[in-house]
Amino acid sequence: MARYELVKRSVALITLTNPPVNALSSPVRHAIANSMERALSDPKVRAVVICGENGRFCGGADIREFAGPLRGPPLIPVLEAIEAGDKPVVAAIEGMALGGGFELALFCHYRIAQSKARLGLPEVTLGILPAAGGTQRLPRLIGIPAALEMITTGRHISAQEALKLGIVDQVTDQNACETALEFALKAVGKPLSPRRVSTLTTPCPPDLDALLEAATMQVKKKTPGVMAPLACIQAVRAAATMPYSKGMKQESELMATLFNSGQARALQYCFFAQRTAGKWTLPSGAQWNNSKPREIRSAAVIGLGTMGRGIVVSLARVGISVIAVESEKKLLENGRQMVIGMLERDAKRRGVSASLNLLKFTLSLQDLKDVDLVIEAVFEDMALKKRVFQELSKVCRPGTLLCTNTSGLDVDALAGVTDRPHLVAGMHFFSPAHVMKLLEVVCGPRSSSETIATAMSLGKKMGKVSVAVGNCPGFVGNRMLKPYLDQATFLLEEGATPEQIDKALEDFGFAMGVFRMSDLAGLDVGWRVRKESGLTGPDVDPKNPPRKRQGRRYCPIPDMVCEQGRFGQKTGRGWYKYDKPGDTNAKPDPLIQNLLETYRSRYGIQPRNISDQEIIERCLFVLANEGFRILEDGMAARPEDIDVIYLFGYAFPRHRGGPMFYASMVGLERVLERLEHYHQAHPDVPHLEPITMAYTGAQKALKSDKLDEAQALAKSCAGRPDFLPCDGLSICATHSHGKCFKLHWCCHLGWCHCKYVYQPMTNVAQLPSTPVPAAPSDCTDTIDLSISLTERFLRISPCFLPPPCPESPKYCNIAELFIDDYIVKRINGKMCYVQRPPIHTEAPSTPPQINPASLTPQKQHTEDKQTVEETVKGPKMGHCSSPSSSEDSGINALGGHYLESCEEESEDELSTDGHSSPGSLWDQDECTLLSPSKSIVEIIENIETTV
Ligand SMILES: CCCCCCC[C@H](O)CC(=O)SCCNC(=O)CCNC(=O)[C@H](O)C(C)(C)COP(=O)([O-])OP(=O)([O-])OC[C@H]1O[C@@H](n2cnc3c(N)ncnc32)[C@H](O)[C@@H]1OP(=O)([O-])[O-]
Repeated sequence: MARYELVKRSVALITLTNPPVNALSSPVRHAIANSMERALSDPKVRAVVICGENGRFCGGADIREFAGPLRGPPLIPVLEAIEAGDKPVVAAIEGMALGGGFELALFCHYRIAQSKARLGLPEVTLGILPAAGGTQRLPRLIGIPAALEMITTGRHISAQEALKLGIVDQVTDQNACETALEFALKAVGKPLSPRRVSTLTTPCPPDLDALLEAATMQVKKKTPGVMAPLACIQAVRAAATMPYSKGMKQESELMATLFNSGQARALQYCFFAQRTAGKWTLPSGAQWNNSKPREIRSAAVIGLGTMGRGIVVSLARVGISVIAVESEKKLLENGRQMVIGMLERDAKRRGVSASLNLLKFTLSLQDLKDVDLVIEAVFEDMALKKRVFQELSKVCRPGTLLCTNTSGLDVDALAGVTDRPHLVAGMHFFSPAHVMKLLEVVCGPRSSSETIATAMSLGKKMGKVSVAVGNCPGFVGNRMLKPYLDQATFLLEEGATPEQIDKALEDFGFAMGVFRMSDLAGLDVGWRVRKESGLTGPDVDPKNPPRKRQGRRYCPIPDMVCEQGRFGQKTGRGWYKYDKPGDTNAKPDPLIQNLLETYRSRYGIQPRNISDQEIIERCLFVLANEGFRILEDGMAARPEDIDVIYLFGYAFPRHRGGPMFYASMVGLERVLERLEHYHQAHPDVPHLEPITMAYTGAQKALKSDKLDEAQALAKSCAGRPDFLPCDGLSICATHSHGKCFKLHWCCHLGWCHCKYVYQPMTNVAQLPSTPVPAAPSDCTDTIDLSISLTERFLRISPCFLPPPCPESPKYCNIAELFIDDYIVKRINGKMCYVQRPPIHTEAPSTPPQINPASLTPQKQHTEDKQTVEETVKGPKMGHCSSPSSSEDSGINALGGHYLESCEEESEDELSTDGHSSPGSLWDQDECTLLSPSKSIVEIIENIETTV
């Protein structure tokens, strides 16, 4: 995992060897530690160079390791040994130094970068922060503003920018390793102290508070509801205001909070899902690694509308020559000018020259006879598309691939009119095609594996995230969109307003709610499609009952809006009103309110109050439900593919992971139960009928099934005498911010259901402690805590306070927030472990077993030096006898106490059998008892604005 060589007789060369990106996995950390020890102890070695094999320095911590228990040496002590050594260590950066890889370089005394290298701290995109000192070292090296920008955005910078900022000492066009070896020899004998970043003082701007406040506002606006960038700002503040060691502690605590959050899980899932999507597979068994793509040098695009123009630009800017075809001279000229303008602007932005020489514009399909691939992007009309494909079949040479950009028509029907159905596939771009990253590659039943491989590889070349999907109406993305949009309009009928629905979705994390988004996209397109399919307009059968089509519920409100000429932003009126056509500032429109009221009274609909929870559940569960149908129909290979489509094509909030991941986090059982509930209330909406796969098959299909595992275990534990119901107190990131509480079985397994998401919880043993109040003299091991536990959790960001002295009481009752039979145990010097004693017992007669060693001062000392990984994973608790403590289960299972928001429904969601635990206190809804006090709420609000 790392090679050690002595070169030039006096330089130790340590090469990381962990393909493909030399991630800092456990064996790599081991190897670095051993190699450094060897280098530092060998008198022949005068300097050290660290580089990465295959021209890649290091891609950071091994993200796959985050899912399991920590193995191998923690990273920070390994890196600290590099900085502390008395021989100069030079990082030779080729390819990339990202995340932990960049942090490794920051622990070296010098950094040399190859001119093509990229550097950055992308942790924030994974829902965490640079926790191997990155938040403390980078500000010391380059100052707060630049560090803040890099850390909160995760942006990769070039070697040249790194040099300008003072991150690297030299940039070379030659081999970085060779240059670093020379550099290292010259560094021998020079003082190392000034090169140790930890000893530097952070240059602190006078307006620090204003700067951080502005950064906070900016990230809140850009990524509302996302925790990691806010935590990054807090960590950077620590770099400016605290000594290095305290700042490192702060970084570690913030990491501990983020690390176990649902957001981090979701974002890390997105990282891998995106890569999994490229590994396509067809029902025939053909797949990405056994099918060879053709090389595409030339292409043609038919139709220069918005989509066609974007596709031309996407092809030309990656060096593919393109023939663009239109049917009329005026349209062709118009399209030509627009494409050239787009390419020129794009080239300017990227600092390259526009590849205009690759373009040809024509009115004749005859010019396409020699191209490698054609993408048809004409009007969404099957008859027209068929004519184009028939013509292409005659004109193009036999091997030319024929692709369609249809957004939902039958690709096989088009293949059927050609002489080469095996060479026909869908390439469904999203608008604007040169900007949007998603490409659905539609595999018809007759598409060959070579055709799919070629379309997928072309997508990748164009910088798209390509997902292979089956051939069904709407494919995957648009097929799922219909039930989602339907639910939104049904909710309007029932009493909601566009503003309310949009707000609920935006609070969930969507950048725009469904109605604002529709106004942006234009309402007329959907109206035309509905008219063409006979759902509205003169072709509707007059015998049709109102608000029904083909026996199903139909909401005509969108048609009524369009009938008034309200097509969205472009007409200055849609679901909202705008100051003028083209304006983007949506304002609620009383006319829409009137329209809704008139509509409801015409149909005798009694409007009701609709909760945000119902909006989220109906809109999003129905989305996932359709996703499961798609999986069952074989139109998508994996839930990850569906999620990637929604993340990149429909702006599903990334920190929620995508509709399928989100459903798995909520709990498929819960999703099923809610869908059943809504379907019973609306039996004429077939999309609400839960697909049984959502309950059974999905567990097979979803990789992220820990929750189901947790639920299953929780259920099996209920009532078992050997299961300690509350074997520890865990708390999730949301609840660490307060709200109010309800108990659930899932908490025993380290999962919390809150804000509609199951999140792994941080064991309180990993949370900061407050000092233990002095023990009353008449009580040896039990005291009342005067401070509420929740309040302590809310203070999650300050540093750990020093552990209490060993004489402090081991147990205490918490007076304020919790009902009186909770016990706080002291573990490793922290008052943090809660156990519920038997009913009517004030304190456990037999104290739970605590590893005595954990209470010794020595142990506390070691704890003091706890590394971030230890903090994150938490101490091992030998006493946890519940099945949940098994690491084999892969569950974050240090036991737990479940806390849930009062706003949510009170029934026990996890106990479908109706009894969560026999004689248990756990099935009570204790919201009233446990509602936070006003002062706590104030703290919550305070924290929510600062963390
Ligand atoms: C426990 C507490 C820890 C505390 C210490 C914290 C330390 C630190 O602050 C945290 C981190 O570093 S967080 C990390 C911060 N670092 C980042 O966020 C960087 C993440 N990585 C990237 O951005 C891109 O992969 C690169 C730009 C590195 C290469 O792009 P490219 O050339 O287009 O290649 P590609 O197609 O993208 O990947 C190829 C294969 O490599 C795989 N893989 C990649 N990185 C991995 C990793 N770190 N790990 C594992 N695997 C990783 C990838 O899945 C794929 O696998 P597959 O099985 O073949 O599918």
